[in-house]
Amino acid sequence: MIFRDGGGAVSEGQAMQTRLAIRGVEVLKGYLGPEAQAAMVADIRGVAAAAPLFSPETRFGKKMSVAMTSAGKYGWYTDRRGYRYEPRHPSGVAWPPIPETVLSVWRDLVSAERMPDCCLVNFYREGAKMGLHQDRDEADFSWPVLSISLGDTARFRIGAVDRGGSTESVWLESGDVCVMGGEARLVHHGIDKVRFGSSTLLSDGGRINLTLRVVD
Ligand SMILES: O=C(O)CCC(=O)C(=O)O
Ligand SMILES: [Fe+2]
Repeated sequence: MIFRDGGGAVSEGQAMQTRLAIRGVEVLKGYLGPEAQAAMVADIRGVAAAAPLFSPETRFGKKMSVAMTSAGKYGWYTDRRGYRYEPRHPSGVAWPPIPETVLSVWRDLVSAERMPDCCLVNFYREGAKMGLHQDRDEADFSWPVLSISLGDTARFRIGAVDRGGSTESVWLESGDVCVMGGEARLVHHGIDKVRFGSSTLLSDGGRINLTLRVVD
């Protein structure tokens, strides 16, 4: 594990890092430095070229404001039939493999033996957001969910495992990584808003979130 608490000396090429815990969700601020972020974006552009972004409908028939695609054995998908994992992109092609730059974050923070089955790619254009929800379409909640933020800053809201009640929020910036595991594996969470144009990582603005999960 290469994460280090903030304030200490960091070697060349590594970003300054701070660690927060909010409702059991670990937030590793500045985990990825600018070069690592740029390399990951290039890899994600490759994923989106092979498996184009689409905006699915929720099970209630409402089109999501976030555009998405996936890499890995499965892709996350939703339509009126409900939330689920699919072995193929809606066009029929297999999902491309999860890029090595992304897997290496999982290896360093979660496991070197068991790789994630899905890397969901969420793309937030201007005005896109994601309502409070739980990640619960997976078979084994003992594996954490790891999420990587790239591009524009977003307000991440975190509630409790049960519905309702108070929430807290944290601003996620480009290069931040969140780990939702243990007691926090099933907390409600969502993206309230994105400060469009706050980062220069993506030339046309927007935010990419990568969510890595073990599915089977
Ligand atoms: O965009 C984010 O940071 C959160 C994404 C998320 O919660 C999800 O895809 O399940
Ligand atoms: Fe989620």
